[in-house]
Amino acid sequence: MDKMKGHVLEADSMWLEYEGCKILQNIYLQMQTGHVTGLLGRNGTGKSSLMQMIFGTLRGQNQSVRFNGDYVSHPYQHPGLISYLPQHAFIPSNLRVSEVCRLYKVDFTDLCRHFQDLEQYNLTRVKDLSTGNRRLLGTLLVLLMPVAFTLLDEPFAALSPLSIEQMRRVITEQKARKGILISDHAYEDVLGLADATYLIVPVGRSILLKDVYSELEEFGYL
Ligand SMILES: Nc1ncnc2c1ncn2[C@@H]1O[C@H](COP(=O)(O)OP(=O)(O)OP(=O)(O)O)[C@@H](O)[C@H]1O
Repeated sequence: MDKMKGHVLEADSMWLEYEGCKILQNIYLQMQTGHVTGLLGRNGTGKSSLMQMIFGTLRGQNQSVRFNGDYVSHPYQHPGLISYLPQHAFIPSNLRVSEVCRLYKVDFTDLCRHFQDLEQYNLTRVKDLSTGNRRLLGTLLVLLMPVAFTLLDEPFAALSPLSIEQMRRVITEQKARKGILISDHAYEDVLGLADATYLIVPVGRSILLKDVYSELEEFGYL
Protein backbone atom coordinates (compact mmCIF):
# COMPACT_ATOMS: atom_id res chain seq x y z
CA MET A 1 0.00 0.00 0.00
CA ASP A 2 1.39 3.39 -1.00
CA LYS A 3 1.91 5.17 2.32
CA MET A 4 2.62 8.52 0.70
CA LYS A 5 -0.85 8.72 -0.84
CA GLY A 6 -3.85 9.60 1.30
CA HIS A 7 -6.38 6.82 1.79
CA VAL A 8 -10.04 6.91 2.79
CA LEU A 9 -12.03 4.23 4.57
CA GLU A 10 -15.80 4.67 4.62
CA ALA A 11 -18.41 2.73 6.53
CA ASP A 12 -21.77 3.31 4.92
CA SER A 13 -25.33 2.03 5.47
CA MET A 14 -24.26 0.14 8.58
CA TRP A 15 -27.39 -1.54 9.92
CA LEU A 16 -27.44 -3.93 12.86
CA GLU A 17 -30.31 -5.55 14.71
CA TYR A 18 -30.28 -8.29 17.35
CA GLU A 19 -33.52 -10.27 17.42
CA GLY A 20 -35.50 -7.34 16.05
CA CYS A 21 -33.88 -4.86 18.43
CA LYS A 22 -32.36 -2.02 16.41
CA ILE A 23 -28.76 -1.20 17.41
CA LEU A 24 -27.35 0.68 14.39
CA GLN A 25 -29.51 2.31 11.73
CA ASN A 26 -27.88 3.44 8.54
CA ILE A 27 -24.65 4.69 10.08
CA TYR A 28 -22.09 6.55 7.98
CA LEU A 29 -18.54 7.15 9.16
CA GLN A 30 -15.40 8.21 7.34
CA MET A 31 -11.75 7.81 8.27
CA GLN A 32 -8.71 9.07 6.43
CA THR A 33 -4.99 8.59 6.74
CA GLY A 34 -3.34 11.40 8.66
CA HIS A 35 -6.47 11.81 10.80
CA VAL A 36 -7.74 10.57 14.13
CA THR A 37 -11.49 10.04 14.16
CA GLY A 38 -13.34 9.90 17.47
CA LEU A 39 -16.36 7.70 18.14
CA LEU A 40 -18.46 8.52 21.19
CA GLY A 41 -21.74 7.21 22.53
CA ARG A 42 -23.29 6.10 25.78
CA ASN A 43 -22.94 2.51 27.00
CA GLY A 44 -24.61 0.04 24.70
CA THR A 45 -25.16 2.40 21.76
CA GLY A 46 -23.21 0.07 19.46
CA LYS A 47 -19.67 1.48 19.17
CA SER A 48 -17.96 -1.89 19.58
CA SER A 49 -20.40 -3.53 17.19
CA LEU A 50 -19.73 -0.84 14.61
CA MET A 51 -15.97 -1.38 14.88
CA GLN A 52 -16.39 -5.13 14.45
CA MET A 53 -18.55 -4.51 11.39
CA ILE A 54 -15.92 -2.18 9.90
CA PHE A 55 -13.19 -4.75 10.64
CA GLY A 56 -15.37 -7.36 8.95
CA THR A 57 -15.79 -9.88 11.77
CA LEU A 58 -19.42 -8.99 12.54
CA ARG A 59 -22.09 -9.06 9.84
CA GLY A 60 -25.10 -6.83 10.27
CA GLN A 61 -28.30 -6.71 8.25
CA ASN A 62 -26.54 -4.30 5.91
CA GLN A 63 -23.05 -2.85 5.58
CA SER A 64 -20.80 -1.30 3.01
CA VAL A 65 -17.14 -0.69 3.83
CA ARG A 66 -15.22 1.07 1.07
CA PHE A 67 -11.50 1.62 0.73
CA ASN A 68 -10.77 4.56 -1.60
CA GLY A 69 -14.27 4.10 -3.01
CA ASP A 70 -13.98 0.33 -3.61
CA TYR A 71 -16.23 -2.07 -1.69
CA VAL A 72 -14.33 -4.44 0.62
CA SER A 73 -16.31 -7.40 1.92
CA HIS A 74 -13.97 -8.52 4.73
CA PRO A 75 -11.43 -5.74 5.45
CA TYR A 76 -9.45 -7.81 7.99
CA GLN A 77 -8.56 -10.29 5.24
CA HIS A 78 -6.67 -7.64 3.25
CA PRO A 79 -2.98 -7.51 4.17
CA GLY A 80 -1.89 -4.01 5.18
CA LEU A 81 -5.42 -2.61 5.37
CA ILE A 82 -6.70 -2.64 8.93
CA SER A 83 -6.00 -3.57 12.55
CA TYR A 84 -8.43 -3.65 15.46
CA LEU A 85 -8.09 -3.47 19.23
CA PRO A 86 -11.08 -5.23 20.79
CA GLN A 87 -12.08 -4.67 24.40
CA HIS A 88 -11.28 -8.25 25.36
CA ALA A 89 -7.88 -9.97 25.64
CA PHE A 90 -6.85 -11.19 22.20
CA ILE A 91 -3.10 -11.95 22.20
CA PRO A 92 -2.20 -15.68 22.30
CA SER A 93 -1.29 -15.92 25.97
CA ASN A 94 1.20 -18.79 25.70
CA LEU A 95 3.52 -16.90 23.36
CA ARG A 96 6.44 -14.78 24.51
CA VAL A 97 6.32 -11.02 23.98
CA SER A 98 9.07 -11.24 21.32
CA GLU A 99 7.04 -13.90 19.46
CA VAL A 100 3.81 -11.88 19.39
CA CYS A 101 5.76 -8.89 18.10
CA ARG A 102 6.92 -11.02 15.16
CA LEU A 103 3.38 -12.29 14.64
CA TYR A 104 2.05 -8.72 14.42
CA LYS A 105 5.04 -7.51 12.34
CA VAL A 106 6.03 -5.02 15.03
CA ASP A 107 9.66 -4.37 15.91
CA PHE A 108 10.17 -5.00 19.64
CA THR A 109 12.83 -2.27 19.87
CA ASP A 110 10.43 0.19 18.28
CA LEU A 111 7.70 -0.83 20.71
CA CYS A 112 10.06 -0.26 23.68
CA ARG A 113 11.01 3.15 22.29
CA HIS A 114 7.47 4.18 23.26
CA PHE A 115 7.26 2.27 26.54
CA GLN A 116 10.72 1.55 27.92
CA ASP A 117 9.32 -0.42 30.88
CA LEU A 118 8.32 -3.20 28.49
CA GLU A 119 11.97 -3.91 27.58
CA GLN A 120 12.39 -6.33 30.48
CA TYR A 121 9.51 -8.53 29.23
CA ASN A 122 11.01 -9.58 25.90
CA LEU A 123 11.08 -13.26 26.87
CA THR A 124 8.07 -13.21 29.20
CA ARG A 125 4.98 -15.16 28.21
CA VAL A 126 1.96 -12.92 27.63
CA LYS A 127 -0.06 -14.76 30.32
CA ASP A 128 2.57 -13.79 32.92
CA LEU A 129 2.24 -10.05 32.27
CA SER A 130 0.05 -7.90 34.53
CA THR A 131 -3.43 -7.10 33.17
CA GLY A 132 -2.42 -3.50 32.50
CA ASN A 133 0.81 -4.46 30.72
CA ARG A 134 -1.04 -7.04 28.62
CA ARG A 135 -3.49 -4.34 27.56
CA LEU A 136 -0.63 -1.93 26.92
CA LEU A 137 1.15 -4.51 24.75
CA GLY A 138 -2.04 -5.29 22.82
CA THR A 139 -2.77 -1.64 22.17
CA LEU A 140 0.78 -0.97 20.99
CA LEU A 141 0.81 -4.01 18.70
CA VAL A 142 -2.41 -2.92 17.02
CA LEU A 143 -1.24 0.70 16.78
CA LEU A 144 2.23 -0.06 15.42
CA MET A 145 1.16 -2.74 12.93
CA PRO A 146 1.98 -1.70 9.38
CA VAL A 147 -1.60 -1.08 8.21
CA ALA A 148 -3.42 1.90 6.69
CA PHE A 149 -6.21 2.02 9.30
CA THR A 150 -6.42 1.16 12.99
CA LEU A 151 -9.54 0.80 15.12
CA LEU A 152 -9.08 1.25 18.87
CA ASP A 153 -11.89 0.21 21.20
CA GLU A 154 -11.20 1.71 24.65
CA PRO A 155 -7.40 2.07 24.36
CA PHE A 156 -7.21 4.04 27.63
CA ALA A 157 -9.11 1.61 29.84
CA ALA A 158 -6.81 -0.14 32.35
CA LEU A 159 -3.94 2.29 31.72
CA SER A 160 -2.43 4.49 34.43
CA PRO A 161 -2.58 8.29 33.89
CA LEU A 162 1.07 8.37 32.83
CA SER A 163 0.57 5.52 30.37
CA ILE A 164 -2.50 7.28 28.94
CA GLU A 165 -0.40 10.38 28.37
CA GLN A 166 2.29 8.33 26.64
CA MET A 167 -0.29 6.41 24.59
CA ARG A 168 -1.75 9.72 23.39
CA ARG A 169 1.72 10.62 22.11
CA VAL A 170 2.03 7.29 20.27
CA ILE A 171 -1.39 7.82 18.66
CA THR A 172 -0.42 11.33 17.54
CA GLU A 173 2.85 10.01 16.11
CA GLN A 174 1.17 7.09 14.33
CA LYS A 175 -1.50 9.22 12.67
CA ALA A 176 1.21 10.57 10.38
CA ARG A 177 1.21 7.17 8.66
CA LYS A 178 -2.35 5.89 9.11
CA GLY A 179 -5.96 6.69 9.93
CA ILE A 180 -7.09 5.91 13.48
CA LEU A 181 -10.59 5.46 14.92
CA ILE A 182 -10.85 5.75 18.71
CA SER A 183 -13.74 4.97 20.98
CA ASP A 184 -13.27 5.53 24.69
CA HIS A 185 -15.34 6.77 27.62
CA ALA A 186 -12.44 9.09 28.50
CA TYR A 187 -14.09 11.50 26.07
CA GLU A 188 -11.77 14.42 26.86
CA ASP A 189 -8.84 12.27 25.74
CA VAL A 190 -10.70 11.32 22.56
CA LEU A 191 -11.70 14.91 21.77
CA GLY A 192 -8.14 16.11 22.46
CA LEU A 193 -6.80 13.73 19.81
CA ALA A 194 -9.56 13.67 17.22
CA ASP A 195 -9.64 15.70 14.01
CA ALA A 196 -13.34 14.80 13.70
CA THR A 197 -15.72 13.04 16.08
CA TYR A 198 -18.91 11.05 15.55
CA LEU A 199 -21.52 10.56 18.25
CA ILE A 200 -23.87 7.59 18.15
CA VAL A 201 -27.25 8.64 19.49
CA PRO A 202 -30.25 6.46 20.38
CA VAL A 203 -31.40 4.61 18.48
CA GLY A 204 -28.32 3.89 16.43
CA ARG A 205 -27.79 7.00 14.34
CA SER A 206 -24.49 8.83 13.96
CA ILE A 207 -23.84 12.55 14.06
CA LEU A 208 -20.64 14.21 12.93
CA LEU A 209 -20.06 16.74 15.71
CA LYS A 210 -19.52 20.36 14.76
CA ASP A 211 -20.27 22.38 17.88
CA VAL A 212 -18.82 19.54 19.95
CA TYR A 213 -19.66 20.27 23.60
CA SER A 214 -23.09 21.79 23.02
CA GLU A 215 -24.07 18.86 20.78
CA LEU A 216 -22.77 16.36 23.33
CA GLU A 217 -25.07 18.02 25.87
CA GLU A 218 -27.97 18.39 23.47
CA PHE A 219 -27.92 14.67 22.64
CA GLY A 220 -27.65 13.60 26.27
CA TYR A 221 -24.06 12.36 26.24
CA LEU A 222 -22.90 14.85 28.89
N1 LIG B 1 -24.59 -11.06 20.60
C1 LIG B 1 -25.49 -10.16 20.98
N2 LIG B 1 -26.81 -10.49 21.11
C2 LIG B 1 -27.72 -9.57 21.49
N3 LIG B 1 -27.45 -8.29 21.76
C3 LIG B 1 -26.16 -7.91 21.66
C4 LIG B 1 -25.13 -8.80 21.27
N4 LIG B 1 -23.95 -8.13 21.26
C5 LIG B 1 -24.25 -6.87 21.62
N5 LIG B 1 -25.57 -6.74 21.86
C6 LIG B 1 -26.26 -5.50 22.25
O1 LIG B 1 -25.96 -4.51 21.28
C7 LIG B 1 -25.85 -3.25 21.89
C8 LIG B 1 -24.55 -2.60 21.48
O2 LIG B 1 -23.45 -3.23 22.11
P1 LIG B 1 -21.98 -2.68 21.95
O3 LIG B 1 -21.09 -3.52 22.81
O4 LIG B 1 -21.66 -2.58 20.51
O5 LIG B 1 -22.14 -1.22 22.57
P2 LIG B 1 -21.01 -0.16 23.01
O6 LIG B 1 -21.50 1.16 22.57
O7 LIG B 1 -19.69 -0.60 22.55
O8 LIG B 1 -21.12 -0.28 24.59
P3 LIG B 1 -20.04 0.06 25.74
O9 LIG B 1 -19.72 1.51 25.65
O10 LIG B 1 -20.81 -0.27 27.00
O11 LIG B 1 -18.85 -0.85 25.52
C9 LIG B 1 -25.99 -3.47 23.39
O12 LIG B 1 -27.29 -3.11 23.78
C10 LIG B 1 -25.76 -4.94 23.57
O13 LIG B 1 -26.48 -5.43 24.65
